[in-house]
Formats: sequence, structure tokens, C-alpha cells
Amino acid sequence: MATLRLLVRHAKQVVMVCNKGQLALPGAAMNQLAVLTKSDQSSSTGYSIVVDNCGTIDAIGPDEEIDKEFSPKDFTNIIDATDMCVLPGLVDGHTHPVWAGDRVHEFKMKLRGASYMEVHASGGGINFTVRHTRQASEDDLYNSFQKRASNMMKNGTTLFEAKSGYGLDVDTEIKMLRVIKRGIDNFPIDISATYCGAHSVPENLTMEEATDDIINNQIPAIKELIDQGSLQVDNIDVFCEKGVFDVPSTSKILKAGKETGLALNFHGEELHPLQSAEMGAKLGARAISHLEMVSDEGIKAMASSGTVAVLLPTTAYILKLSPPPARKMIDNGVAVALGSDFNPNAYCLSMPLVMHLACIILKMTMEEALAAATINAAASLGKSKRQGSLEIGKLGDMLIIDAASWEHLIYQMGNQESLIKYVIKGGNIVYHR
Ligand SMILES: N=CN[C@@H](CCC(=O)O)C(=O)O
Ligand SMILES: [Zn+2]
Repeated sequence: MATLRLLVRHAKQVVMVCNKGQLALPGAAMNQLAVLTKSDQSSSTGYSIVVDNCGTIDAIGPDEEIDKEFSPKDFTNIIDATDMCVLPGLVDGHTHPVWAGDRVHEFKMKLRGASYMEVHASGGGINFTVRHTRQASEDDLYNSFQKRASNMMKNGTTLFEAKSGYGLDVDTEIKMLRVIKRGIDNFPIDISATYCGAHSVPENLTMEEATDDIINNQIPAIKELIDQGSLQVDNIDVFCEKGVFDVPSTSKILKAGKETGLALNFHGEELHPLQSAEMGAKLGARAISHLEMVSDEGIKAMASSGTVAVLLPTTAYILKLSPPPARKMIDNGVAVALGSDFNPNAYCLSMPLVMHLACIILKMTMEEALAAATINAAASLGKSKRQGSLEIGKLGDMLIIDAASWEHLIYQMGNQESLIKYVIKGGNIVYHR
């Protein structure tokens, strides 16, 4: 009877990312990754990883040491990773994966020069998707959500953040959160759920009325369903932007979410500098996304509060924005994470492509990009005690890639999923090609 779930052996490289139980890698630490590499001169056959029947990593080390302690007959599954590299499962810190109504027509408008806010102000953008999402059935939303999540998994994601926010009324927001809950209950990979009822001001309300509806109707209704166990919600989000929710309204909504037990994780400083990073840091936000326009003071405030910066290179790419100052953030000691920002404006489900874009557009090193897409993204979701690195005591969430070194996952521009041989969640093989 096998007492252990998985043995991966003979790996050429094991990228642990960190090996001292760090909960995040801020600033310069993002460049110091823990990597085990078999040297060509060594007589060793490579590195092994042992995952127990609870899905936890029990041992990592040279094959010869692991072979002394464990026997192949102890394992349900054994993977021969000769000439392959093992990395932690990727973590996507920011996605909008539940919606109906794609916006391919807006891509055309933007190519002709329309800005994101011009499209938004003319009734397109988020509000276009809201109209379609309100009409869609929960089953239809779930089916498309499932396809998107499975695409993320094939691209190496083992944990992702998923937002509501295309409902903007209590019934549709709850419908979206129910779709996410079905995903949490049924998908093999993990999901951190975010309530984002303040993603846009609904067409029939003012910002003040929308703020009031969120605080006095939506949050209490969602709290009741969380308490009954029919919803699971981890974070609260607001799109804090000129013409959407201003800083005082954002702060009120975030405080109401915090009182309900939700972690603060919001959109800030994307198109206009509003000092929302300073406000978020003061409120103890766990993460702020976008930050294209963050000020030096905002960066310092986030470094001191330990607020993770979730950067989204797909947005800067597709909207031709000046990118967020990633270098300045890292130089000032901020923990930078990455997200795909998958949404009908930025249709990207691949974290390897996001890491590639982070290197080119945000001028990050490959080490920084990997730290940002693993341990720091896990920290942005409060999950880094168990996820985001390959260490004893953490979950056996990993990728095995068929490449000469881990950097190939970032270096290749597109089609990186062809390198991914196995995606493993808690020691279970959830995808194999
Ligand atoms: N900026 C706000 N929200 C999304 C876009 C959502 C949409 O356009 O549908 C973002 O993070 O990029
Ligand atoms: Zn977003």
C-alpha cells in the first residue's frame, strides 16, 4: 500500500524560489532565487521531490539522498524528470474570469485610437460586459469560466484570484460569486475569490448612490451567504479611478469590506494619480493592482505597509499606457507580484506570457518575474504560507517543463505551454501532455 502520493526524480533543476519560509520576497530579494541545479560534472542523477498523501512536500534533495530514505514502492505515482526542470505552480494575482459578451469590436476601436476611458464613457467597456453578464444564465457563465480556468491550468497556473464585478447589482454580483464558488468546489486548482461590486458605477446610479448600495445592500447580502456557507469570498476590490470611484468612496467601501472580514485588494493609480496607494497602505491593504501612475510617496507607503504591488503588463501593452514603475518599486523594497488581468479588454490567460511581458515592458529580470508570479502573487492573496515556493511543508503545486533551464518558460514568446509537460496540484497530476 503506497503511503506517499508522488515522487519526482532525476530533475535537472528544481527552482524552489525561496527556501527559508519567507512569506514574500520584497525588493532586491526578488533577484535571489533558491535554485538547485545538477552540474554537468556531478555524478548525481539529479534532484527529487517527495509529496505525501496530504499533498504536502515531505522532502527535496539529490536523488541519492532521497533514495536512501524512500523506496519507489512507497509511491502512488513516480515521474521521471530527466533533463527537465521543476518550478512552483504559477500564481495569477488578478483576473476577471466570469463574464459574457466579448469586446472584440472595442479592440478595433482602440486600434483606431479610442482610449479606454473614451470607450467606457460611451457606454462600452465594463458596462457593455455588465449588460451581457446580467442576461447570462449561471450555467452559461460557469461553462465559459471553466474553459478559461482550464486554459490557465494548461499554462501552468495552480492558484488564481477571480473577481466578480460585471453585475454591479446585488443579484448579478451574487450570481458571479456563485459561479466562482462552484469553481472553488470543483476545479483541481485553487481560486481566491474577490467581490468587486465597485468595478464601475451602474448606468442608472451616481457614484454616491452606488457606494451606498454596495455598503448597505450588497455587502450585507453577501456576508449572509458567506455565513451560511453558500459563498466563499476572500477579498474586496474597488476600481478607484477618475470617473469611476473616487478615493473617499473607495476608502468607505474598503472599510466596510474589512469589517466583514475581507482582505483589501483593489485597482488603484491606473490612469490618473489619485494617491489611492497612500490610502490603501494606510488601511492595511494586502494588495493594490495596476499602479501605472503611482507616486514616489505611494511607493514608499506601500513598502512600509508591506502592501503587495500586483502589476499587469498586459494592460500597459494593450492600452499603450506608460508602464508601472516596477524598477522603482523594487528598488524601494516593495514586493511586486504579477497578474494576467484576464478580462474582455485584455484577453490573456497565460502567466508565462505575462512574465515575458514583465521582462520587456516593466524591465524586470527573469528572476524577479518568476518571484512575482509565484511567492509574491501568493502573498498578494494571503496564501504564501502554503503556496508560491517549493519547500518542505508547503503544498506540492508544481510544473515540470521540458527545457534546458527554467528561464526557457519566460524566454519563449508565446506557445510556452508547449514546454509544460506536467501541472501538479498537491502532488496530483492535473494536466499532462
Ligand atoms: N481597470 C479596471 N478593470 C479591468 C478592466 C475590466 C474591463 O475592461 O472589463 C482591469 O483591471 O484592467
Ligand atoms: Zn482588473
